[in-house]
Amino acid sequence: MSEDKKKSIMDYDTVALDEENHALVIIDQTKLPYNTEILSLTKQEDIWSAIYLLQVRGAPAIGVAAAIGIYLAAREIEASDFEEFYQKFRKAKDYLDSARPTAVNLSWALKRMEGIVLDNKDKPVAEIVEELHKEAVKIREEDIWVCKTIGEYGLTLVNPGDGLLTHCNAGQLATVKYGTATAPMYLGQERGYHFRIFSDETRPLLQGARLTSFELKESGLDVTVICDNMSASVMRKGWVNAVFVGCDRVAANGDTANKIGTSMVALAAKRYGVPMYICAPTSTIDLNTPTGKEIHIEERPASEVVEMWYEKPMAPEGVKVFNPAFDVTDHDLIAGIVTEYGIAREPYSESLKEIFRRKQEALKDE
Ligand SMILES: CSC[C@@H](O)[C@@H](O)C(=O)COP(=O)(O)O
Repeated sequence: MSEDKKKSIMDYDTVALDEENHALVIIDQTKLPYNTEILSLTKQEDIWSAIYLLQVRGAPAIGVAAAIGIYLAAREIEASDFEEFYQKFRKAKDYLDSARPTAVNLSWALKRMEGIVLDNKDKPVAEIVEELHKEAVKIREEDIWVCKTIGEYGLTLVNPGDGLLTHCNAGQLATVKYGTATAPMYLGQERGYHFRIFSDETRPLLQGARLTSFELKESGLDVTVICDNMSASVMRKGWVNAVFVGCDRVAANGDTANKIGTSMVALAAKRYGVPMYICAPTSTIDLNTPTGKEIHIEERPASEVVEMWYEKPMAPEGVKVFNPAFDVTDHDLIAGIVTEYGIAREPYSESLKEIFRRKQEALKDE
């Protein structure tokens, strides 16, 4: 890149491993869109806080950060035998796993890393750590293929010139590249589809306004920010042909947890006949959770609703505040769940199992 060309947000890695300095490198997303600050994290407490404070956020990016984080923790473990190593590894894993409860990618990535430890238990600790290194890099690399493939499937659901609506940020900033809900948008742009995108601002943390509209605009897409209470209105006007959103956990029956406000969008979409698609890497589908009722919804501090982003508190001091970070969209409001192994449709209790059968077949052939 020439020195005088300003670096775009899309030129930075959302989440990466700095091999030389043994650090997790992230863009501090709490500072966007005004400041692009890169954080280089080596301590477990800092990695935990980065996930908790949403400096790195979005289900897939959290999973990648956790994989790199636990590899870095394993490097530091001093142990005279496997048992001691494994005990300390488990402690570090449980600690990172406690940073956020809803996005299943966090525990998915940590469990996958634990599997590597157990599969290599007969090797010396240094070799187990090297296997963890390789797996963390693999999880990160896989995410690029997964998102691109979701984009390809997603693109089959829309037409050039369509109006698309999205909620929160399921973009490149939530993954390694392409995003999930934004992947069809980016691939469509490469192929001249000229989509018109509506990005819900997504209160209270404004991921849609601060992050989605930022990355789409920087990439040259036609994007319009709307307040969360405007999505029904733009649908009613006929400006939206499809809704694409990401997710934090899909239950076995298709009920889907995503950013608070998603279920409201789904209800409006159903009313106005707009298909709503959930873009879900299989790492976000949790067949061990039967329905949305069993999904643990994270509650966050009141200050995020009444203070953050405002010069003065915007509600009376001491007023009660309810701040769930996610909600559950009932499966019957969802037109399809777009994964890297195809598009699942109702009945999801069957079609999601079929997606995992395809995944197993594909992994066997590798
Ligand atoms: C591809 S990201 C999918 C979801 O994680 C995303 O839609 C979302 O809800 C993110 O919530 P956040 O609280 O910003 O981590």
